[in-house]
Amino acid sequence: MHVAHLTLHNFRSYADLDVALEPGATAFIGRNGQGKTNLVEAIDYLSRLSSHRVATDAPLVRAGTDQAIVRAAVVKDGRTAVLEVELNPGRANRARINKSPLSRPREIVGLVRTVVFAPDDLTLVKGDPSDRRRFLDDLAVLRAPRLAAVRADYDRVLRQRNSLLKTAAFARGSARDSALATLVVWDENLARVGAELLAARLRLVADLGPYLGKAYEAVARGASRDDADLEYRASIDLDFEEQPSRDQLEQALLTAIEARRKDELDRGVSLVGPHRDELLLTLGTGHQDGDLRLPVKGYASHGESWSFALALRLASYDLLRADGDDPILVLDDVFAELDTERRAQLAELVAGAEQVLVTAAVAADVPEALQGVRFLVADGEVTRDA
Ligand SMILES: Nc1ncnc2c1ncn2[C@@H]1O[C@H](COP(=O)(O)OP(=O)(O)OP(=O)(O)O)[C@@H](O)[C@H]1O
Repeated sequence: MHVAHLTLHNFRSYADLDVALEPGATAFIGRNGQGKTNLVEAIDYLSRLSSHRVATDAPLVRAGTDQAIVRAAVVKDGRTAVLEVELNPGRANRARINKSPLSRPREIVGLVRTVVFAPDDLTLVKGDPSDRRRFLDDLAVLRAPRLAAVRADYDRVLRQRNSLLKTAAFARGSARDSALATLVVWDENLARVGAELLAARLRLVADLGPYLGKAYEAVARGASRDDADLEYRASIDLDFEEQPSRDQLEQALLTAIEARRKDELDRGVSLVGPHRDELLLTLGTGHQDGDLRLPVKGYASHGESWSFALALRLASYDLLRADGDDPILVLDDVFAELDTERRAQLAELVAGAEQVLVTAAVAADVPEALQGVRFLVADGEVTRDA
Protein backbone atom coordinates (compact mmCIF):
# COMPACT_ATOMS: atom_id res chain seq x y z
CA MET A 1 0.00 0.00 0.00
CA HIS A 2 1.04 3.60 -0.34
CA VAL A 3 -0.16 7.10 0.41
CA ALA A 4 -0.67 9.00 -2.84
CA HIS A 5 -1.78 12.29 -1.31
CA LEU A 6 -1.58 13.82 2.14
CA THR A 7 -3.53 16.85 3.34
CA LEU A 8 -3.05 18.37 6.78
CA HIS A 9 -4.99 21.15 8.43
CA ASN A 10 -3.79 22.52 11.77
CA PHE A 11 -1.84 19.34 12.45
CA ARG A 12 1.22 20.05 14.66
CA SER A 13 3.21 22.88 13.00
CA TYR A 14 1.23 22.75 9.74
CA ALA A 15 -1.60 25.23 9.19
CA ASP A 16 -2.22 23.71 5.75
CA LEU A 17 -0.24 21.17 3.81
CA ASP A 18 -1.07 19.42 0.59
CA VAL A 19 1.50 17.03 -0.80
CA ALA A 20 1.40 14.38 -3.54
CA LEU A 21 3.46 11.28 -2.76
CA GLU A 22 4.65 8.34 -4.81
CA PRO A 23 5.36 4.69 -4.19
CA GLY A 24 9.01 3.80 -3.64
CA ALA A 25 11.40 5.77 -1.47
CA THR A 26 10.76 9.39 -0.51
CA ALA A 27 13.13 11.44 1.63
CA PHE A 28 12.11 14.53 3.62
CA ILE A 29 15.19 16.61 4.28
CA GLY A 30 15.41 19.64 6.53
CA ARG A 31 17.11 21.12 9.56
CA ASN A 32 15.92 20.28 13.06
CA GLY A 33 12.45 21.36 14.08
CA GLN A 34 11.22 22.11 10.55
CA GLY A 35 8.32 19.65 10.53
CA LYS A 36 9.69 16.44 8.99
CA THR A 37 8.56 14.19 11.81
CA ASN A 38 5.23 16.01 12.08
CA LEU A 39 4.51 15.00 8.51
CA VAL A 40 5.20 11.27 8.87
CA GLU A 41 3.56 11.29 12.30
CA ALA A 42 0.31 12.31 10.59
CA ILE A 43 0.38 9.17 8.43
CA ASP A 44 1.17 7.01 11.45
CA TYR A 45 -1.74 8.62 13.32
CA LEU A 46 -4.10 7.64 10.54
CA SER A 47 -2.94 4.07 10.85
CA ARG A 48 -3.44 3.63 14.60
CA LEU A 49 -5.28 6.74 15.83
CA SER A 50 -2.38 7.38 18.14
CA SER A 51 1.05 8.86 17.72
CA HIS A 52 4.44 7.25 18.24
CA ARG A 53 5.48 10.39 20.15
CA VAL A 54 2.66 11.39 22.49
CA ALA A 55 -0.05 9.64 24.48
CA THR A 56 -2.81 12.21 23.96
CA ASP A 57 -4.15 14.10 20.95
CA ALA A 58 -3.76 17.65 22.30
CA PRO A 59 -0.12 18.19 21.18
CA LEU A 60 -1.07 17.07 17.66
CA VAL A 61 -3.39 20.02 17.16
CA ARG A 62 -1.66 23.23 16.08
CA ALA A 63 -1.18 25.54 19.04
CA GLY A 64 -3.91 28.17 19.21
CA THR A 65 -6.44 26.08 17.24
CA ASP A 66 -8.90 23.46 18.44
CA GLN A 67 -9.20 21.02 15.57
CA ALA A 68 -6.77 19.20 13.30
CA ILE A 69 -7.54 17.27 10.13
CA VAL A 70 -5.45 14.52 8.56
CA ARG A 71 -6.60 13.27 5.18
CA ALA A 72 -4.83 10.77 2.95
CA ALA A 73 -5.55 9.07 -0.34
CA VAL A 74 -4.37 5.51 0.22
CA VAL A 75 -3.78 3.11 -2.64
CA LYS A 76 -4.04 -0.61 -1.94
CA ASP A 77 -3.98 -3.27 -4.65
CA GLY A 78 -4.66 -0.57 -7.25
CA ARG A 79 -7.75 0.83 -5.44
CA THR A 80 -7.80 4.26 -3.81
CA ALA A 81 -9.66 5.22 -0.63
CA VAL A 82 -9.64 8.63 1.01
CA LEU A 83 -9.28 8.34 4.79
CA GLU A 84 -9.87 11.31 7.02
CA VAL A 85 -9.63 11.89 10.76
CA GLU A 86 -10.74 15.01 12.57
CA LEU A 87 -8.96 15.46 15.92
CA ASN A 88 -11.03 17.32 18.48
CA PRO A 89 -9.20 17.23 21.83
CA GLY A 90 -11.68 17.21 24.68
CA ARG A 91 -14.47 16.17 22.33
CA ALA A 92 -15.11 13.10 20.19
CA ASN A 93 -12.87 12.63 17.17
CA ARG A 94 -14.47 11.81 13.85
CA ALA A 95 -13.41 9.69 10.91
CA ARG A 96 -14.56 9.36 7.32
CA ILE A 97 -13.84 7.00 4.47
CA ASN A 98 -14.47 8.42 1.02
CA LYS A 99 -16.39 11.24 2.76
CA SER A 100 -18.79 8.82 4.53
CA PRO A 101 -18.70 9.27 8.31
CA LEU A 102 -17.88 6.19 10.40
CA SER A 103 -19.94 5.56 13.51
CA ARG A 104 -16.71 5.05 15.50
CA PRO A 105 -13.35 6.53 14.53
CA ARG A 106 -11.57 3.32 15.45
CA GLU A 107 -13.19 1.58 12.47
CA ILE A 108 -10.51 3.34 10.45
CA VAL A 109 -7.67 1.62 12.33
CA GLY A 110 -5.65 -0.76 10.20
CA LEU A 111 -6.90 0.47 6.81
CA VAL A 112 -3.56 2.14 6.35
CA ARG A 113 -0.73 0.29 8.08
CA THR A 114 2.57 1.80 9.04
CA VAL A 115 5.70 0.56 10.71
CA VAL A 116 7.69 3.45 12.15
CA PHE A 117 11.35 3.31 13.17
CA ALA A 118 12.33 6.33 15.26
CA PRO A 119 14.98 7.23 17.82
CA ASP A 120 12.27 7.12 20.50
CA ASP A 121 12.12 3.38 19.87
CA LEU A 122 14.93 3.02 22.38
CA THR A 123 12.18 3.21 25.01
CA LEU A 124 10.94 -0.15 23.70
CA VAL A 125 14.10 -1.61 25.14
CA LYS A 126 14.99 0.73 27.97
CA GLY A 127 11.56 1.98 29.02
CA ASP A 128 8.92 0.61 31.38
CA PRO A 129 7.05 -2.66 30.82
CA SER A 130 4.09 -0.55 29.68
CA ASP A 131 6.13 0.61 26.65
CA ARG A 132 6.64 -3.00 25.58
CA ARG A 133 3.01 -3.91 26.25
CA ARG A 134 1.96 -1.00 24.05
CA PHE A 135 4.33 -2.20 21.34
CA LEU A 136 2.71 -5.67 21.42
CA ASP A 137 -0.84 -4.34 21.48
CA ASP A 138 -0.25 -1.83 18.68
CA LEU A 139 1.15 -4.58 16.50
CA ALA A 140 -1.59 -7.04 17.45
CA VAL A 141 -4.20 -4.44 16.46
CA LEU A 142 -2.48 -3.84 13.11
CA ARG A 143 -2.64 -7.59 12.48
CA ALA A 144 -6.25 -7.89 13.63
CA PRO A 145 -8.00 -4.48 13.80
CA ARG A 146 -10.94 -5.93 15.78
CA LEU A 147 -8.55 -6.12 18.75
CA ALA A 148 -8.76 -2.32 19.03
CA ALA A 149 -12.20 -2.84 20.60
CA VAL A 150 -10.89 -5.60 22.90
CA ARG A 151 -8.10 -3.33 24.06
CA ALA A 152 -10.51 -0.46 24.76
CA ASP A 153 -12.83 -2.87 26.60
CA TYR A 154 -9.99 -4.15 28.73
CA ASP A 155 -8.97 -0.62 29.74
CA ARG A 156 -12.56 0.16 30.66
CA VAL A 157 -13.05 -3.06 32.67
CA LEU A 158 -9.77 -2.46 34.49
CA ARG A 159 -10.70 1.12 35.41
CA GLN A 160 -14.09 0.08 36.74
CA ARG A 161 -12.72 -2.91 38.62
CA ASN A 162 -9.98 -0.80 40.23
CA SER A 163 -12.50 1.75 41.36
CA LEU A 164 -14.66 -1.01 42.83
CA LEU A 165 -11.64 -2.53 44.61
CA LYS A 166 -10.91 0.86 46.16
CA THR A 167 -14.52 1.16 47.33
CA ALA A 168 -14.43 -2.37 48.76
CA ALA A 169 -11.07 -1.68 50.44
CA PHE A 170 -12.34 1.36 52.32
CA ALA A 171 -16.06 0.59 52.82
CA ARG A 172 -17.48 -1.18 55.84
CA GLY A 173 -20.61 -3.23 56.53
CA SER A 174 -23.28 -3.48 53.86
CA ALA A 175 -21.47 -1.09 51.48
CA ARG A 176 -18.50 -3.45 51.51
CA ASP A 177 -20.71 -6.53 51.03
CA SER A 178 -22.39 -4.95 48.06
CA ALA A 179 -19.04 -3.93 46.50
CA LEU A 180 -17.73 -7.49 46.99
CA ALA A 181 -20.83 -8.96 45.33
CA THR A 182 -20.42 -6.66 42.32
CA LEU A 183 -16.70 -7.46 42.18
CA VAL A 184 -17.47 -11.05 41.11
CA VAL A 185 -19.02 -9.70 37.90
CA TRP A 186 -15.93 -7.59 37.20
CA ASP A 187 -13.63 -10.56 37.94
CA GLU A 188 -15.43 -12.40 35.17
CA ASN A 189 -15.27 -9.44 32.79
CA LEU A 190 -11.57 -8.97 33.42
CA ALA A 191 -10.87 -12.68 32.87
CA ARG A 192 -12.97 -12.83 29.69
CA VAL A 193 -11.60 -9.73 27.97
CA GLY A 194 -8.11 -10.20 29.46
CA ALA A 195 -7.96 -13.75 28.06
CA GLU A 196 -8.68 -12.44 24.58
CA LEU A 197 -5.93 -9.83 24.82
CA LEU A 198 -3.51 -12.31 26.36
CA ALA A 199 -4.19 -14.91 23.67
CA ALA A 200 -3.46 -12.33 20.95
CA ARG A 201 -0.21 -11.28 22.64
CA LEU A 202 0.98 -14.87 23.11
CA ARG A 203 0.26 -15.66 19.48
CA LEU A 204 2.09 -12.52 18.42
CA VAL A 205 5.17 -13.23 20.53
CA ALA A 206 5.36 -16.77 19.14
CA ASP A 207 5.04 -15.47 15.57
CA LEU A 208 7.44 -12.56 16.02
CA GLY A 209 10.33 -14.52 17.60
CA PRO A 210 11.82 -16.04 14.44
CA TYR A 211 11.65 -12.69 12.59
CA LEU A 212 13.35 -10.92 15.49
CA GLY A 213 16.37 -13.24 15.44
CA LYS A 214 16.77 -12.72 11.71
CA ALA A 215 16.35 -8.94 11.96
CA TYR A 216 18.86 -8.58 14.79
CA GLU A 217 21.39 -10.61 12.86
CA ALA A 218 20.92 -8.20 9.96
CA VAL A 219 21.27 -4.95 11.90
CA ALA A 220 23.84 -5.79 14.60
CA ARG A 221 27.35 -6.34 13.46
CA GLY A 222 28.72 -9.81 14.21
CA ALA A 223 25.43 -11.07 15.66
CA SER A 224 23.98 -14.47 14.93
CA ARG A 225 20.38 -15.51 14.42
CA ASP A 226 19.92 -16.89 17.96
CA ASP A 227 21.19 -13.80 19.75
CA ALA A 228 17.99 -11.79 20.12
CA ASP A 229 14.92 -13.32 21.69
CA LEU A 230 11.72 -12.33 23.43
CA GLU A 231 9.67 -14.05 26.07
CA TYR A 232 6.24 -13.21 27.43
CA ARG A 233 6.18 -13.09 31.24
CA ALA A 234 2.59 -13.23 32.42
CA SER A 235 1.21 -12.29 35.82
CA ILE A 236 -0.39 -15.75 35.91
CA ASP A 237 1.03 -19.25 35.65
CA LEU A 238 1.19 -20.15 31.95
CA ASP A 239 2.48 -23.65 32.35
CA PHE A 240 0.67 -25.16 29.36
CA GLU A 241 2.01 -27.88 27.07
CA GLU A 242 0.92 -26.01 23.95
CA GLN A 243 -0.33 -22.53 23.08
CA PRO A 244 -3.27 -22.20 25.52
CA SER A 245 -6.78 -21.59 24.25
CA ARG A 246 -8.78 -18.52 25.21
CA ASP A 247 -10.94 -20.63 27.56
CA GLN A 248 -7.87 -21.98 29.31
CA LEU A 249 -6.51 -18.47 29.74
CA GLU A 250 -9.83 -17.20 31.06
CA GLN A 251 -9.90 -20.00 33.63
CA ALA A 252 -6.27 -19.38 34.59
CA LEU A 253 -7.00 -15.68 35.09
CA LEU A 254 -10.04 -16.43 37.27
CA THR A 255 -8.01 -18.85 39.41
CA ALA A 256 -5.21 -16.29 39.82
CA ILE A 257 -7.68 -13.50 40.67
CA GLU A 258 -9.22 -15.72 43.34
CA ALA A 259 -5.78 -16.47 44.79
CA ARG A 260 -4.82 -12.77 44.97
CA ARG A 261 -8.18 -11.57 46.31
CA LYS A 262 -6.84 -10.52 49.70
CA ASP A 263 -3.83 -8.64 48.27
CA GLU A 264 -6.07 -6.87 45.78
CA LEU A 265 -8.46 -5.77 48.50
CA ASP A 266 -5.56 -4.63 50.69
CA ARG A 267 -4.06 -2.54 47.91
CA GLY A 268 -7.20 -1.49 46.07
CA VAL A 269 -5.83 -2.32 42.58
CA SER A 270 -6.04 -5.21 40.12
CA LEU A 271 -2.87 -7.28 40.47
CA VAL A 272 -3.68 -9.95 37.89
CA GLY A 273 -4.13 -9.57 34.14
CA PRO A 274 -2.35 -8.54 30.95
CA HIS A 275 -1.80 -5.01 32.32
CA ARG A 276 0.72 -6.52 34.77
CA ASP A 277 2.62 -8.59 32.21
CA GLU A 278 6.09 -8.00 30.83
CA LEU A 279 7.73 -8.71 27.52
CA LEU A 280 11.23 -9.82 28.37
CA LEU A 281 13.84 -9.03 25.71
CA THR A 282 17.07 -11.00 25.91
CA LEU A 283 20.40 -11.17 24.15
CA GLY A 284 22.58 -14.26 24.07
CA THR A 285 26.25 -13.57 24.55
CA GLY A 286 26.86 -17.02 23.10
CA HIS A 287 30.47 -17.35 22.20
CA GLN A 288 32.45 -17.06 25.46
CA ASP A 289 30.14 -18.31 28.19
CA GLY A 290 28.11 -20.99 26.54
CA ASP A 291 24.44 -20.11 26.45
CA LEU A 292 24.36 -17.13 28.76
CA ARG A 293 21.33 -14.94 28.03
CA LEU A 294 20.93 -11.52 29.60
CA PRO A 295 18.00 -9.12 29.66
CA VAL A 296 18.52 -6.25 27.25
CA LYS A 297 17.23 -3.71 29.74
CA GLY A 298 19.94 -2.92 32.24
CA TYR A 299 22.62 -5.05 30.54
CA ALA A 300 22.90 -4.26 26.83
CA SER A 301 25.22 -1.55 25.51
CA HIS A 302 23.77 1.52 23.82
CA GLY A 303 24.60 0.10 20.38
CA GLU A 304 23.05 -3.28 21.21
CA SER A 305 19.91 -1.62 22.62
CA TRP A 306 19.52 0.52 19.56
CA SER A 307 20.02 -2.48 17.23
CA PHE A 308 17.49 -4.45 19.27
CA ALA A 309 14.88 -1.70 18.99
CA LEU A 310 15.45 -1.46 15.26
CA ALA A 311 15.22 -5.24 14.99
CA LEU A 312 11.84 -5.21 16.79
CA ARG A 313 10.47 -2.80 14.20
CA LEU A 314 12.02 -4.67 11.31
CA ALA A 315 10.62 -7.95 12.63
CA SER A 316 7.17 -6.30 12.91
CA TYR A 317 7.45 -5.22 9.31
CA ASP A 318 8.49 -8.72 8.17
CA LEU A 319 5.66 -10.30 10.14
CA LEU A 320 3.04 -7.99 8.62
CA ARG A 321 4.47 -8.77 5.19
CA ALA A 322 4.27 -12.50 5.93
CA ASP A 323 0.59 -11.95 6.89
CA GLY A 324 0.08 -10.66 3.34
CA ASP A 325 0.26 -6.93 4.11
CA ASP A 326 2.55 -4.35 2.65
CA PRO A 327 2.81 -1.68 5.33
CA ILE A 328 4.21 1.78 4.73
CA LEU A 329 7.64 2.02 6.27
CA VAL A 330 8.68 5.19 8.03
CA LEU A 331 12.34 5.67 8.91
CA ASP A 332 12.24 8.78 11.06
CA ASP A 333 15.69 10.21 11.69
CA VAL A 334 17.32 6.82 12.12
CA PHE A 335 20.28 7.03 9.78
CA ALA A 336 22.25 9.54 11.83
CA GLU A 337 22.56 6.78 14.49
CA LEU A 338 24.04 4.21 12.09
CA ASP A 339 27.44 3.87 10.48
CA THR A 340 27.74 3.66 6.69
CA GLU A 341 27.79 -0.11 6.58
CA ARG A 342 24.68 -0.51 8.69
CA ARG A 343 22.88 2.26 6.80
CA ALA A 344 23.43 0.32 3.58
CA GLN A 345 22.37 -2.92 5.27
CA LEU A 346 19.14 -1.41 6.55
CA ALA A 347 18.43 0.24 3.19
CA GLU A 348 18.83 -3.10 1.47
CA LEU A 349 16.44 -4.78 3.92
CA VAL A 350 13.66 -2.28 3.37
CA ALA A 351 14.17 -1.37 -0.27
CA GLY A 352 11.47 -3.87 -1.37
CA ALA A 353 8.69 -2.02 0.49
CA GLU A 354 6.00 -0.45 -1.68
CA GLN A 355 6.53 2.89 0.08
CA VAL A 356 9.35 4.01 2.36
CA LEU A 357 9.26 7.49 3.89
CA VAL A 358 12.56 8.70 5.28
CA THR A 359 13.33 11.82 7.29
CA ALA A 360 16.85 13.17 7.79
CA ALA A 361 18.53 16.44 8.66
CA VAL A 362 21.04 16.11 5.84
CA ALA A 363 20.62 14.32 2.53
CA ALA A 364 24.06 12.71 2.82
CA ASP A 365 22.80 10.57 5.74
CA VAL A 366 20.23 8.84 3.52
CA PRO A 367 21.67 5.79 1.78
CA GLU A 368 21.76 5.80 -2.01
CA ALA A 369 19.10 3.07 -2.29
CA LEU A 370 16.57 5.24 -0.43
CA GLN A 371 17.24 8.59 -2.05
CA GLY A 372 14.20 8.29 -4.37
CA VAL A 373 12.03 11.39 -4.49
CA ARG A 374 13.31 14.21 -2.31
CA PHE A 375 11.37 16.92 -0.52
CA LEU A 376 12.89 19.84 1.32
CA VAL A 377 11.16 20.80 4.55
CA ALA A 378 11.74 24.31 5.87
CA ASP A 379 9.57 26.75 7.82
CA GLY A 380 6.47 24.60 7.44
CA GLU A 381 6.86 24.48 3.63
CA VAL A 382 7.37 21.13 1.92
CA THR A 383 8.79 21.50 -1.59
CA ARG A 384 9.83 18.87 -4.04
CA ASP A 385 13.51 19.02 -4.85
CA ALA A 386 13.76 18.82 -8.62
N1 LIG B 1 0.88 21.44 18.30
C1 LIG B 1 1.84 22.18 17.73
N2 LIG B 1 1.58 23.44 17.32
C2 LIG B 1 2.53 24.19 16.72
N3 LIG B 1 3.78 23.78 16.50
C3 LIG B 1 4.11 22.54 16.91
C4 LIG B 1 3.16 21.67 17.53
N4 LIG B 1 3.76 20.51 17.83
C5 LIG B 1 5.04 20.65 17.41
N5 LIG B 1 5.25 21.86 16.87
C6 LIG B 1 6.51 22.37 16.31
O1 LIG B 1 6.95 21.52 15.29
C7 LIG B 1 8.37 21.52 15.31
C8 LIG B 1 8.88 20.09 15.37
O2 LIG B 1 8.69 19.53 14.16
P1 LIG B 1 9.25 18.07 13.89
O3 LIG B 1 9.25 17.25 15.13
O4 LIG B 1 8.54 17.57 12.71
O5 LIG B 1 10.76 18.44 13.57
P2 LIG B 1 11.77 17.67 12.64
O6 LIG B 1 11.87 18.43 11.35
O7 LIG B 1 11.45 16.24 12.55
O8 LIG B 1 13.08 17.94 13.48
P3 LIG B 1 14.24 16.95 14.00
O9 LIG B 1 15.16 16.77 12.84
O10 LIG B 1 14.84 17.76 15.09
O11 LIG B 1 13.58 15.71 14.48
C9 LIG B 1 8.85 22.19 16.55
O12 LIG B 1 9.40 23.45 16.19
C10 LIG B 1 7.61 22.34 17.37
O13 LIG B 1 7.62 23.52 18.12
